[in-house]
Amino acid sequence: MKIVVLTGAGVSAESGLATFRDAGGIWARYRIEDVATPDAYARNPAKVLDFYTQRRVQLRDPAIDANDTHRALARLAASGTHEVLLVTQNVDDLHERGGSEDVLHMHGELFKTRCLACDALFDDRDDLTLQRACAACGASGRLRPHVVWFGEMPLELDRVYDALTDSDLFVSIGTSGNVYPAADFVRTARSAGARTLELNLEPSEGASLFHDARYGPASNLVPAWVD
Ligand SMILES: CC(C)NC(=O)[C@H](Cc1c[nH]c2ccccc12)NC(=O)[C@H](CCCC/N=C(/NCCC(=O)O)S[C@H]1O[C@H](COP(=O)(O)OP(=O)(O)OC[C@H]2O[C@@H](n3cnc4c(N)ncnc43)[C@H](O)[C@@H]2O)[C@@H](O)[C@H]1O)NC(=O)OCc1ccccc1
Repeated sequence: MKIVVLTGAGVSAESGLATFRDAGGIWARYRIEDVATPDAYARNPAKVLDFYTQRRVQLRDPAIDANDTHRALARLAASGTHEVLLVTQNVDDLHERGGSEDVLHMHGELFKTRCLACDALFDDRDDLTLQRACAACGASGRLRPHVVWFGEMPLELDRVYDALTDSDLFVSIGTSGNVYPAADFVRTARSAGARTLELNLEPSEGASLFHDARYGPASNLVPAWVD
C-alpha cells in the first residue's frame, strides 16, 4: 500500500516537548506575530533568535528523546511492506532519533541554520545570536533558523501533493488541523480516492473529513496500528 503519514506536535508531546495550542503550549506563551513571521524577524531579530535558541536548548536536553510513536513509525517504513512517506510539521529531530530516514520536514528543522547573506544552509545545534557570523561567508547578524514561518511557503510541497494524489491511505497523527496547507492534506488525499485515518488525543478541527479515527495517546494508538 502507498501510505502518507502526517505528524504534528502531538507525537512529540510524550517526549516532553510542548505542543502549540494545548494548555501551556508555545502559542500560550508567545504571540505568533512576535516570533514566527518574517515581519517579526525584520522588526526584532534578537527576540526571534532568542525564541528559537530556547527551543534548541530544550531539544539538546538529554532528557528529551524519541518515544514509542517515533519508533513505531520507523518500523512501519523499515518493514518494506508498504511504501511510506513520512511528512512532519515538527521541526524537532525526534523522528530521525526514532530511526526514521528521509523524513520530509515541511516546516523546516530546528537544528538547521540558513544565512540570509549567502544562502548557506548548515546543521547547527548552537545558540542563535546576532553576534554569530556565518561559517561560509563570515557575515554576522544574518543567520536564521531553517524553519518555515507563517506567510512563508512550506518545503517540498510538490513531493507531498504527488504522494497524496497517489496514496491508498492517508494517516494524520498528533495534529490539531489548524495550520494550512497541512490541514488540507486530508481533502486532497480523500478526493484522490485514499482512505483517511486520524490518530489523535481528541478530534481535530478536520475530524469530520476522515473515514476512520481512533482517539488516545499516540504512544498507545500508533504501535497498535503499526504492529
Ligand atoms: C494559524 C493558521 C490559521 N494560519 C495558517 O495556516 C497560515 C496562513 C494560511 C495559509 N492558508 C490558509 C488558509 C486558511 C487560513 C489560513 C491560512 N499558514 C501559513 O502561513 C503557511 C506556513 C505555516 C507554517 C508555520 N510554521 C510552523 N512551524 C515552524 C515554525 C516553528 O515551529 O516555530 S506551524 C507550527 O504550528 C503547527 C502546530 O500545529 P500542530 O502540530 O497540530 O500542534 P497543535 O499544538 O496545534 O496540536 C497538537 C495536537 O496533538 C494532540 N495531542 C497532544 N498530545 C498528544 C498525544 N500524547 N498523543 C496524540 N495526540 C496528542 C492535541 O490534541 C492536538 O490536536 C505545526 O504546523 C507547527 O509546524 N504558509 C503558507 O500558507 O504559505 C502560502 C501557501 C499557500 C498555499 C499553498 C502553499 C503555500
